[in-house]
Amino acid sequence: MKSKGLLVVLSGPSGVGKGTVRQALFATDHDKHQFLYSVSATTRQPRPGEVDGEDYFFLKRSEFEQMIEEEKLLEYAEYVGNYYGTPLEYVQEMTEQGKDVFLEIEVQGALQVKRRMPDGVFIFLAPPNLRELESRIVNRGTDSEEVIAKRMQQAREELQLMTQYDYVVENDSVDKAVKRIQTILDAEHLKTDRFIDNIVESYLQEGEE
Ligand SMILES: Nc1ncnc2c1ncn2[C@@H]1O[C@H](COP(=O)(O)OP(=O)(O)OP(=O)(O)O)[C@@H](O)[C@H]1O
Ligand SMILES: Nc1nc2c(ncn2[C@@H]2O[C@H](COP(=O)(O)O)[C@@H](O)[C@H]2O)c(=O)[nH]1
Repeated sequence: MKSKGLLVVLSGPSGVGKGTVRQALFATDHDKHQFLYSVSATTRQPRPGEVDGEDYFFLKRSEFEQMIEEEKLLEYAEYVGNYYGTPLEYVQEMTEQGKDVFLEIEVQGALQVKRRMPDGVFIFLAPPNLRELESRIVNRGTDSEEVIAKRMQQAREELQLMTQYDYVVENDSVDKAVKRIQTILDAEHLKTDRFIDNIVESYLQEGEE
């Protein structure tokens, strides 16, 4: 049984649509599953329109390395030449308060979290095929040809690790992927202490009536 808030980790190769699916999920689902999004730290340069503290905490390499040194990260990984990591304090505090937290991270980091917090729900978002994955990254228009090639190389390795996740969800369409994730989250919520305590309480009350 789980006593804290639920930790949901959505992972998968760059460009598969994690951010798009997460935003659609949060937009359609906020009354039901009230997830808090954990903002990651990174040493990557901001893309046009990205806001510090909302999309990422944009840090210098030395600042990121200080966070590693001070053990302030739940997980971190070096991905295509930059650091990415999840600030530990936010996840710890929120889940301890019984709140559900949502991480959107790459595969090396997700597997570190799985080792540290095995009660989390680990979902791998998979592309329909590699050609479609590449065309999504290219059409997004945020990365150079060289970076796209590195991300695709990384994707080939990441796809081999999908069996280590609790669930694999294909992102063939955003609506379908959101519905699949909602079904998973509905089922996972039924396993939480919070739900079980409420249901047991209501059975006990019925017995007294
Ligand atoms: N089901 C889908 N069908 C077609 N295009 C999609 C689908 N899902 C996402 N996309 C598009 O693919 C591109 C990449 O999506 P997104 O940025 O959400 O991926 P990501 O996995 O969050 O990437 P990264 O890990 O690099 O941040 C975007 O242009 C998005 O609009
Ligand atoms: N291990 C972690 N990976 C993270 C984190 N935040 C984001 N990411 C992933 O990095 C890649 C590249 O992201 P991009 O914004 O440069 O396209 C992508 O797969 C992200 O999901 C994190 O905290 N830890």
